[in-house]
Amino acid sequence: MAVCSLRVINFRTRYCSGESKFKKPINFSRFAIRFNSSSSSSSQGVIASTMAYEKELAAAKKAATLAARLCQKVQKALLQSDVHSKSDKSPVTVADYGSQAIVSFVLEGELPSEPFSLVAEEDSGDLRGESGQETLKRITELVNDTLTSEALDGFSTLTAEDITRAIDNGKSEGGSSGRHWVLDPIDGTKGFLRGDQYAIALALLHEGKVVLGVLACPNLPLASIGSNQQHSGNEVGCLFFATVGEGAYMQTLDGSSKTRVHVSATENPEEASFFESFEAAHSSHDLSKSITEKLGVKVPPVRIDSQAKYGALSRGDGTIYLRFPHKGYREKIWDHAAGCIVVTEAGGVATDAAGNPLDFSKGRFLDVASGIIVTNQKLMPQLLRAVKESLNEKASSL
Ligand SMILES: Nc1ncnc2c1ncn2[C@@H]1O[C@H](COP(=O)(O)O)[C@@H](OP(=O)(O)O)[C@H]1O
Ligand SMILES: [Mg+2]
Ligand SMILES: [Mg+2]
Ligand SMILES: [Mg+2]
Repeated sequence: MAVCSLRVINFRTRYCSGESKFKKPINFSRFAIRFNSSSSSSSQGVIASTMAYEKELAAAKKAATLAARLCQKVQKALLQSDVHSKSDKSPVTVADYGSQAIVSFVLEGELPSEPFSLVAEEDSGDLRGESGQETLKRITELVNDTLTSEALDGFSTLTAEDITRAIDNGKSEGGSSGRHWVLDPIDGTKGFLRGDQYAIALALLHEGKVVLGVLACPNLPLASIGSNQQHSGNEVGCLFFATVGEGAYMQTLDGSSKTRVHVSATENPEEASFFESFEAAHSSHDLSKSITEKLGVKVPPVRIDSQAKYGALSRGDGTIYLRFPHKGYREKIWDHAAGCIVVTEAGGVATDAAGNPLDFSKGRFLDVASGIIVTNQKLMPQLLRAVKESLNEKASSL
């Protein structure tokens, strides 16, 4: 049994001791409330140690929430000069880097007694050298402003070097042994740039399995966004989280009490609505049209960016999520790990297009057959049949 006790921890002691990678002492004078679990040994294995993830969950929620604050600040004042192009031509903003630095920094500081391994999307390569200096300066200011004003008042200002080091913590290869954090600092960067949906997606892998996930969705309405529902209220900002075997929950990003969420129980595809990427370049809209027509889905797709789709599905806004990247694209674990555990703990199933479970234990990539499909347990067999038929038709038309 875990014992919940209030413990006051001095950040200065915590962030400056042990294996901290920060050379500079960081003076946190603020106190944290932490849960102390008497069954916290990770050696007890994935199932027996459910309660052991309590402190990891608290740290993950804190990290994602602070990162979301930074992103909200940037999205409000988005300037063209804040957008950069990575070598693969995908947009990356100061917020992507700043969010990754904050999550890395907060996790490492909150969990000082654990070895820290982070598999994350961004790296500081483009920030080094003359051309990256202006951007790095802006990111450093943003991170410092966020940590000072939002939570960790009293800490020493981070240098640009602290920031690049925190970002580059994310170079881990992950894998099937030990613990690895998995981070997409902004999932749906294109949505973020448009002022639409995006998510800060953070998960924990333990022995190759996702055991914890947090999805911060700053622009997601608290009310349902499914195409079957009447939209009511315009409040936005959701935080989804799940721990293996413990269910999935949602609360507001500003910290309301949590509500347990469940996927839609719809068995009749005619009553189902479905989600897909806003960007046709990320997922074939033609293929999802063919599949949903076979199923008899009546309503048009809800197209939104990011793993907010998994969050919305986990609370029953829609029933199906389809993702069919174009040939040659390799999925990354940070694009699905957090969303996958949230939807699974809410009673859903996520598989590849052939019905295989998603395997997050193979490193940074997530190799899947043709695509990723998500729905409730009752609809999955029907959905798999429709997917198979549509894929066969597509193959024979080529
Ligand atoms: N050609 C492509 N096919 C499929 N996915 C792609 C893609 N190019 C980029 N992506 C991924 O799609 C993610 C966004 O998914 P969605 O379409 O659901 O919003 C991107 O995450 P980032 O925005 O974190 O880079 C990126 O990893
Ligand atoms: Mg990206
Ligand atoms: Mg992503
Ligand atoms: Mg991203």
